[in-house]
Amino acid sequence: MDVALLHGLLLLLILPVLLYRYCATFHYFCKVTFFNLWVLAMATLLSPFAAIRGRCVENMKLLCAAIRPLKHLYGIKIEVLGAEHLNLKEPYVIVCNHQASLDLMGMVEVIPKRCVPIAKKELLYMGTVGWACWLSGIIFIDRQRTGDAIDVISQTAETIRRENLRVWIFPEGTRNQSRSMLPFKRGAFHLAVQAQVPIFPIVISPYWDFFSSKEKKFTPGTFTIRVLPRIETRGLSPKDVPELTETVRKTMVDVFSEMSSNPCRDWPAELPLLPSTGATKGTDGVWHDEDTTGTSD
Ligand SMILES: CCCCCCCCCCCCCCCCC(=O)SCCNC(=O)CCNC(=O)[C@H](O)C(C)(C)COP(=O)(O)OP(=O)(O)OC[C@H]1O[C@@H](n2cnc3c(N)ncnc32)[C@H](O)[C@@H]1OP(=O)(O)O
Ligand SMILES: CCCCCCCC/C=C\CCCCCCCC(=O)OC[C@@H](O)COP(=O)(O)O
Repeated sequence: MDVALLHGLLLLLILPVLLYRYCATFHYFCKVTFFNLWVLAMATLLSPFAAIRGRCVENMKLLCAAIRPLKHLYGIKIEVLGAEHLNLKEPYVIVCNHQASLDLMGMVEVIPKRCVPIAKKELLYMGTVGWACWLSGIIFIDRQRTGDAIDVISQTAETIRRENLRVWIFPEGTRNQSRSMLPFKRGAFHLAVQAQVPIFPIVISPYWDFFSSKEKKFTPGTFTIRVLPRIETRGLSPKDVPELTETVRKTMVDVFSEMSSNPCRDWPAELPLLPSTGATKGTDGVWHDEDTTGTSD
């Protein structure tokens, strides 16, 4: 009887280890659960320290420091190209493709100082995670209430100029692991045009090799983050937003496709795909170079 009990106990201990080792689905759920527990634990541990400062963008440093170790724990290598483009003192808007929650790991590698993400308001209700996000100055929008979301974005246009902030937006508006990008929401582009600040597109290469929530795959791997040259919005008005949105999306989709088909990451240093740095749209509807020196970068 005792031996049977011991065998049962042993099996109970060994079973999760064996499942983790040999069952990809179990392995996937363990890793995703660990990710969420890590975020929750960090938010719980660090929020009191962030609370001392109160709600402020400086707390983003704490948030980033809390997320950074995750890549080591998961054996994920992240390569960043073009980060120097973000060395601009003025405010700007970053737009980035959104594949999964793992994007957080990439975001914290490149996010500049004084930059806050725009997030869905549901995050606010995730206990200490919501508290940590609020304390870090993250801007929340209600995606179901377009009018309210537009109001928040309009206020943000004033805030980023007044407080010299940068904003990080996932213009697809939701996570997407398809072979391309979803149509872009226009909020990020209205924001940049309203504030008359540049846009920096950031493309994260596909995770297909090592992560897929559909296939329940989560192994060690490598991904690349490419920061593209800035796109000027000076002189643009709200009527230019649809075209600006499409131009930026097409550029990002092209870079994403190139990254997908070139896994050895053998890309040229500069990509001539964008309306070039400092480009503005002329009355003829064509993008023209305004300042080709790019010295302010
Ligand atoms: C301290 C330690 C901490 C440790 C813990 C760590 C915690 C870690 C957590 C980190 C959190 C990271 C955060 C990441 C979160 C990521 C997300 O949540 S992604 C989801 C949220 N993001 C978005 O939704 C993207 C922004 N959304 C939009 O831009 C949308 O446009 C919209 C404003 C929500 C409206 O949506 P919708 O109606 O579906 O879309 P459109 O077609 O774009 O717009 C309709 C219409 O409205 C016009 N319009 C849009 N915006 C504006 C505007 N600002 N001003 C004026 N008009 C606007 C648009 O042009 C359309 O009109 P048109 O006539 O058709 O052109
Ligand atoms: C009192 C309640 C307590 C609840 C505790 C919940 C704990 C949850 C713990 C960790 C959550 C980690 C969240 C990381 C968020 C990463 C950002 C992200 O990827 O958001 C998704 C959003 O862009 C788009 O959402 P959808 O794809 O539209 O969906």
